[in-house]
Amino acid sequence: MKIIICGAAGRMGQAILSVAKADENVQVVGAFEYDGSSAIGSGTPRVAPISDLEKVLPQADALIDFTSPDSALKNLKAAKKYKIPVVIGTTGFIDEQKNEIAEIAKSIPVVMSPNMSIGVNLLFKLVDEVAKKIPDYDIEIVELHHNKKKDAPSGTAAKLAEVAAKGIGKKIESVGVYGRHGIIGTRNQDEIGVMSVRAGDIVGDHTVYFAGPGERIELTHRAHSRDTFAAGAVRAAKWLKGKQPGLYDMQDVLELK
Ligand SMILES: NC(=O)C1=CN([C@@H]2O[C@H](COP(=O)(O)OP(=O)(O)OC[C@H]3O[C@@H](n4cnc5c(N)ncnc54)[C@H](O)[C@@H]3O)[C@@H](O)[C@H]2O)C=CC1
Ligand SMILES: O=C(O)C1=N[C@H](C(=O)O)C[C@H](O)C1
Repeated sequence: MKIIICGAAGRMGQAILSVAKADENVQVVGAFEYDGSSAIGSGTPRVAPISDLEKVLPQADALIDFTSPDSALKNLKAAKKYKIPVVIGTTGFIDEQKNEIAEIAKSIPVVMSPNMSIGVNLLFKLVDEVAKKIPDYDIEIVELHHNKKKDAPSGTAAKLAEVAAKGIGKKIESVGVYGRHGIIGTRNQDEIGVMSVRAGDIVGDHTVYFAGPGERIELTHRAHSRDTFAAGAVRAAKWLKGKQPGLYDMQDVLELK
């Protein structure tokens, strides 16, 4: 399996490179960074400028992207030109960009997930189940990440909120509350609070609270290492081989649906 990594010098890019190195069935044929990055020319394989992406795309079986929303979309468009399957781990897309990705996925197979870990993908299922069983309990989500993270809430927290809202028969657009401050009045029955903490080098924690009279359930996932996301991304790239065009997620890859 020949893969390309976009965002190769980043935290996730480095984790994927080390997972790929340890896997004899995976060969990294391209490691890319933005043009002008100080990482260009360093590392094994040598990091190349993203303007060279199209030179390598024809040799690849899959492209894995952990960059930024704008860059991920550009890289996806280049992959479409050469009909190369794509794994998108990048988070923070706005709705318009998500629609563009869905449109491109009609031509090539794409796995997109805000979280590539097995545990969080099980958590999505658990939250759906609990929300459906106790829809009148207050639902709150707290996510903790490192102080270098750019987007908030995390893509995972946004997805957890979407799943919980759907579980209680609501749309997250109508019930989501992102942070609270001041004399805001009492909590509305249906609102789903989403709170973001940014501190130190926390890899990624997510807790979903279901609170009712005299009790609460807390469902927590804690990532100990980025290797869990990296292994998931490489697994998704392998899974894409031979797949029909379409927009898939990690629940498809892990057969959790
Ligand atoms: N789906 C998942 O399981 C996970 C998703 N993420 C997401 O992945 C993304 C990246 O996270 P990190 O690695 O922590 O960030 P990072 O900032 O350490 O790495 C991103 C890298 O992409 C590079 N980059 C930016 N534009 C580029 C372009 N046009 N071409 C090539 N490289 C480019 C940057 O220079 C940087 O090295 C974020 O959106 C984050 O939320 C992070 C961890 C797990
Ligand atoms: O930026 C990160 O680090 C992470 N981002 C993902 C997200 O936004 O959900 C997943 C993970 O929690 C780490």
